[in-house]
Amino acid sequence: MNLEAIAYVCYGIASAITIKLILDFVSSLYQFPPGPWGLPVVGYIPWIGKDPAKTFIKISKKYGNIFSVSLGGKAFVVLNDWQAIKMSIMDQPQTFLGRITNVTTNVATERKDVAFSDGPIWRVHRNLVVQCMKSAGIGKSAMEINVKSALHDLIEQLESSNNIPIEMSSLFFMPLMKVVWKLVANKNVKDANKEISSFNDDINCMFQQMGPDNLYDIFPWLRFIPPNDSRYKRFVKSTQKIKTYLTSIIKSHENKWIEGEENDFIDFYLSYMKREQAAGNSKPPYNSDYCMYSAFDMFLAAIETTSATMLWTFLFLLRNPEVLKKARKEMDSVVGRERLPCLDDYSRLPYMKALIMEVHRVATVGPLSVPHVCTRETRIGDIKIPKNAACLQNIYAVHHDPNLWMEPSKFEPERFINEKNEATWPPYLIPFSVGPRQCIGKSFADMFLKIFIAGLLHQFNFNFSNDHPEPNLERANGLTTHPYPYFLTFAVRKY
Ligand code: HEM
Repeated sequence: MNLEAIAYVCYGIASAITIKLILDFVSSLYQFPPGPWGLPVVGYIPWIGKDPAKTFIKISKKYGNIFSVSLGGKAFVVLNDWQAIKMSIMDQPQTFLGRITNVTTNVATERKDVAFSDGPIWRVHRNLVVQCMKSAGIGKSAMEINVKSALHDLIEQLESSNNIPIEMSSLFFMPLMKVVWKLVANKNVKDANKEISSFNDDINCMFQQMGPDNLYDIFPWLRFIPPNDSRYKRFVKSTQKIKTYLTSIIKSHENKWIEGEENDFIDFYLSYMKREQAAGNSKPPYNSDYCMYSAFDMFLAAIETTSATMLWTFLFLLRNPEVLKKARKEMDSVVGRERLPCLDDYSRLPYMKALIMEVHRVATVGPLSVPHVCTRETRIGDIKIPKNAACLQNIYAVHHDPNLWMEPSKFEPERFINEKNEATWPPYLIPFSVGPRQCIGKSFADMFLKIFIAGLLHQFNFNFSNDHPEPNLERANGLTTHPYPYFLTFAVRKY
């Protein structure tokens, strides 16, 4: 083919894509709830800003709390307040169960995990994974022992830091990895391949890539554009690295597996799998690929979210010294100075409990949750939602809604304490989302946060480093939201 012919073909393809995008855009205007106009092809992307959840709050002032917004050629319905979320995801639990298919979720998990699959496979798979997590010890005293052991290691590390400023963003990676790895593969991180410590960068890379405004999902052809170290290519490399490692671990578990001697998540998964296979069912999710992707979910979902919550906690405490003082006073009077706090203490630590709830509320590390797809045409109140519409829950908006919270921008754990001095969790505090697809790692995160926050407050005074700029509370967004990197110094508490 000569150059002219190639140019015509390219021109034809580009025109066809543009026309399709314009038609999708126009048809979405009629089927979806009203929302702001965007441009053809790119939609509202030029105005989405660095913090889409906050932009959506502004849009809701004009269009109400259920509106749509086009990101690239795809329209999303935004559920911007508690009523909208309740009337959809909670009150119509069978309707909003789908997940979107896009480039990054396909590359990451091929939709063979729990978080990004849907339909009957998701249902069976989610039950299986929850069962395996419970059997492997999630929420049980064995896990508390593992969390405490990871805390001890971190305390030792900080004790020897001699007031040298510590860059916080990777501080909780290893402790979390130790707990996850023990649960998933019954391995101590020290014994594991060094490769594991490099997973931090890979997990970060994946999360930054997976926000709703990710350009590779909006314009999939971008992934074919050089350079070789484009964000997309780094994303593929990172996912591949973790998957290859997990596949080898599962293989070695399979080789050693003995019925009745299950020690970890992978063992329990293999046992279920082998039982089903023996009964003639080798369909998904009963094969080792699905086992690998469930383990992959735990790496992906547990570490970044829980670490971000820890990072916000320290930032909020330093910005609100009166809260830190109250929390310490309560802890010292209940626990004393002779031993570390434990999970049981929390029945007498209402302020500490409320403090963690307030971190979940103000930080909201999963501000737009994971998109849900509506599996049939429906209504939320009198607003029509078309079949296959992707819906974003604006959890950040719920957590900062002045109709639900007095002075929402204030960091004030007292708002959760009732007249009997008990910490109470209101139904519209939803950091883990709600409904049948809500987070399956809540009790893991809860245990880790309680033990680590209490333990570190109990053992250390900490402060911003004089040698580095003081951080502000600006939010860095991907699929999760975390603070920008900051440095702290730690000194052992003497009193
Ligand atoms: C502070 C920590 C965490 C937060 C704030 C959080 C938040 C969330 C949110 C908002 C969702 C989306 C739910 C939805 O689609 O409606 C989710 C899903 C999920 N989370 Fe978490 N999460 C945390 C920790 C964890 C941990 C520790 C694990 C695993 C051990 C985990 C595993 C998952 C999985 C597998 C899903 C997908 C559930 C499904 O699609 O059925 N998460 N999480």
